[in-house]
Amino acid sequence: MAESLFDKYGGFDTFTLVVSRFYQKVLDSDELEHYFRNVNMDNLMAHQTNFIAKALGGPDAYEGRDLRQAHINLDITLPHFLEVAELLQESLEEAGVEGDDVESIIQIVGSLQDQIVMQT
Ligand code: HEM
Repeated sequence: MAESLFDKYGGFDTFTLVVSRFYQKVLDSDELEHYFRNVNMDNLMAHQTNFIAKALGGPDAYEGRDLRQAHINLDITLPHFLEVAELLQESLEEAGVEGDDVESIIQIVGSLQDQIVMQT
């Protein structure tokens, strides 16, 4: 069986770091920071790391909510969704993920748009 993208790049060690750097960028963004003001970031990072692990063919330990339920009250716009995807892309590149694999991961993320964006 082909190695998963999750294992190829070092599993939880790598993706825990990617997720932590990603949220640092999100919180540094004047456009995005307000969405996260009342959120427990430790829980969110744990859920996000497990979500990514599962999405990239690693272990399935995700215990968070269904993505639509988690985002339904946030009124997320398309430009904000695209900015989040861009920050994730940067975080993956900084962790040494190869261009083709970054593209595959961003495609997976793009396919989730309908569950996350509630207004255009
Ligand atoms: C790009 C694709 C995205 C993925 C894969 C994703 C994934 C997730 C996951 C797995 C959770 C945890 C759910 C839980 O704890 O039950 C979550 C929560 C959250 N997401 Fe996203 N998300 C994405 C985009 C966004 C965007 C664009 C925003 C805002 C601009 C956003 C804001 C939030 C917030 C504020 C929470 C916490 C909600 C709460 O605790 O009530 N997410 N997301």
